[in-house]
Amino acid sequence: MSAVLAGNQLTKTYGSTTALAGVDIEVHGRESLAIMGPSGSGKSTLLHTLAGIIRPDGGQVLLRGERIDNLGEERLSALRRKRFGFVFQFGQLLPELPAEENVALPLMLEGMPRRKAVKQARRWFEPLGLDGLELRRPGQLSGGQAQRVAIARALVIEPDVVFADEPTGALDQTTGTEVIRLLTTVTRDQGASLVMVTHDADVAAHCDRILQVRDGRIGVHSPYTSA
Ligand SMILES: Nc1ncnc2c1ncn2[C@@H]1O[C@H](COP(=O)(O)OP(=O)(O)OP(=O)(O)O)[C@@H](O)[C@H]1O
Repeated sequence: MSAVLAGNQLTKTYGSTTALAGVDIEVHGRESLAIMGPSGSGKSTLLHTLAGIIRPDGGQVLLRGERIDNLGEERLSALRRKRFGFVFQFGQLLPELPAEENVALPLMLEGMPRRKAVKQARRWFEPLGLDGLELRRPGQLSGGQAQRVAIARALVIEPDVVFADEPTGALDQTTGTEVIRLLTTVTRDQGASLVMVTHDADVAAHCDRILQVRDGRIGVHSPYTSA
C-alpha cells in the first residue's frame, strides 16, 4: 500500500532544542493515525511539518509521492487549502458567521460563489449530527457542536488528509468521545486520512494506529500502548 503522506528523516531544531531528530512516518489512505507522547516531545512540530506549516531543516515531506516541503510559499499555501483539512483545539470558527458559512468558507476562499458553497456546506450537517444548526453562530453552539462544525469545515473541500491537534482538548469526556467517533468515521467515509495529536489514550484508541513520539523520534508503534 503506498503512502498518501510520508515524512522521511525529518529534522527540526529551534536554537539548541531538537524538536524532530530524524522522523520517518507514513500515512496510508483512509487510515487514522494518533500521535502521542510527553509534552515537548515534538508532536505538534511533527504534525505541522507534515501539514506544510513548518518547514523541516532536513528530510522530505511527500504527498502522494510528490515532494511538498520545498514548494514556494504560495504553492504550499494553495496546496494546504486544497488538499488538507485542519481541526484544532478551539477558537477556529469565525464568531460573526453562521455555522453554514463557517463550513462554506474554504470553498469560498477557492473562489466558489457563496450560494453554491453554502449549499455544498449544508450536506455535511446531517452526517455530523448538526441538522437544524446551520444558522447558529458559534457563540450559540455547545463546545462539541462547534467542534463538529470545525470538522465539517475541514472536510468540505474533500481533502486528502485531515490534521487534528488535540481536537477534544477543550471537551468533557463524553462529548470528546462523540466528537472523535464522528471525526474518525466521517473522515474515513469521505476517503481522507487522519493525523491527530492527542494526550488522551482513550481518544487515540479510536484511531487505526498510534505512534509514540519521544525526544523528537518515533518510538513504539502500537494500537494498545498509551503515552
Ligand atoms: N517556535 C518555537 N520556538 C522555539 N522552540 C520551539 C518552538 N516550537 C516548539 N519548540 C520546542 O520544540 C520542542 C517540541 O515542541 P512541540 O510543540 O512539537 O512538542 P509537543 O510534543 O507538541 O508538546 P505539547 O504536548 O506540550 O504540546 C519543545 O522543546 C518546544 O519547546
